[in-house]
Amino acid sequence: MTQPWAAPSATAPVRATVAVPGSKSITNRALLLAALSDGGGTLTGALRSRDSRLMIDALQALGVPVSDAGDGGDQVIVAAHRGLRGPARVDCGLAGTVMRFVPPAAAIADGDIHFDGDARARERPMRTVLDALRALGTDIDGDALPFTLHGKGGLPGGAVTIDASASSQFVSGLLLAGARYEAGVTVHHRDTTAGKPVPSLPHIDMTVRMLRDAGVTVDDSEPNTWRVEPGPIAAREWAVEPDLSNATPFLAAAAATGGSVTVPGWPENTTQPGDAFGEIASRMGCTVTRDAAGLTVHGPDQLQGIDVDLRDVGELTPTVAALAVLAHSPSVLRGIAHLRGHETDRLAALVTEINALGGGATETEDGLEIRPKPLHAGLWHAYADHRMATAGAIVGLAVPGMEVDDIATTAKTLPDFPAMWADMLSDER
Ligand SMILES: O=C(O)C1=C[C@@H](OP(=O)(O)O)[C@@H](O)[C@H](O)C1
Ligand SMILES: C=C(OP(=O)(O)O)C(=O)O
Repeated sequence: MTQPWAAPSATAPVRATVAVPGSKSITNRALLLAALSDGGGTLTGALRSRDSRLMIDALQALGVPVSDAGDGGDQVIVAAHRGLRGPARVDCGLAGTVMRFVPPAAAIADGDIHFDGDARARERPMRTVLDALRALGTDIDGDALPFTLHGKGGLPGGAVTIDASASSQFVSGLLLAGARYEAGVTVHHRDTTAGKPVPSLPHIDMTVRMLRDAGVTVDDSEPNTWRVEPGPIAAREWAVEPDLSNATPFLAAAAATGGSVTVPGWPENTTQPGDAFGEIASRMGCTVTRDAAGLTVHGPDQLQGIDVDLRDVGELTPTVAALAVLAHSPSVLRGIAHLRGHETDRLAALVTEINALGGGATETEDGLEIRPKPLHAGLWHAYADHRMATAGAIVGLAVPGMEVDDIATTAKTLPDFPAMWADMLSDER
């Protein structure tokens, strides 16, 4: 067990410009689409983190040549190859994008492909994807990690109806590989009970947009139904946007301290859910501006609470909850029951950690209620969850003496987080 990390408190309003690395979601989709394209592909601005490494390792295990020149904006190159092949072993770590996106692709390989991951990954919902792949013609032993897929070198594909209310990644994974199935794929979400829609819809829009960018025909004109036509996936260059969800802890530092933080390279038109943070921050009393320098959040003297539905942007919940803890009026975060299946049960984890510091958090059926209360120092647990760790860092800005037990878990998507946080706090801008 490593030493707890002393979360720095802010002695003055934070003023900084913070450039964040590439998007996890775009990087791992681009890697997979390049692997599914016989001609390969090139990524610029790709994220280098545990999750992207796991995706590269998975593709290499399936016979896809991937080379990474290293950090510093160099390219990641997926070379032309003759298709995916087994036998192979794939470590999914704790990456939803690996455990939900690679099996639908591996289904066109031949040979046995064994999947496993971290202890918590074995508890994350998988059955929907595996049942869908069975319905489309794959043989799989198991209903969760670990499982073995018996590849037959191709898949009939066709139409499948699933309940995707636990994760949008169930839909995205099938769509990303669907063009390589003989009949393509049609995925229909069955709204089993009223009020159980698909969460994180912008992430499905990201999938659809990237498939179209690769020349694949996708019909998403009907709600809850997505149709991918069979056909080739074009080899192309992918320019990866900065990770806007990972930008939010830094922007939140401005919101929490009455400071001002700019994230450069904020895309004008994006499917990333992090784009919604600007509106959330302004509803909490911040002033948000966008110009050639990027997106800037200016924090208010007093942060206000917020009543907000985060179903589409669940990834932002730990950041928004951390700000709600520091606000002067109560907050209600709704539409996020599916967060119980994320890296940890994020609703339970947030309530436990906030209340352990003296805060006033309650779990509801589909989210959290957070009331302002004076906080005291303590040890914030990250539960192997990168966003729980960064939420602890945000709260720590306002609570001198606070510690985070495992800041290294931010390596899942942002390996340099502790140094970036320290740099932000020492920025003289
Ligand atoms: O497709 C993606 O890249 C993601 C989809 C979302 O998953 P859920 O729909 O399971 O929330 C999001 O929370 C996750 O971080 C990344
Ligand atoms: C839910 C998340 O990750 P994953 O891709 O592992 O599902 C997340 O990053 O907030």
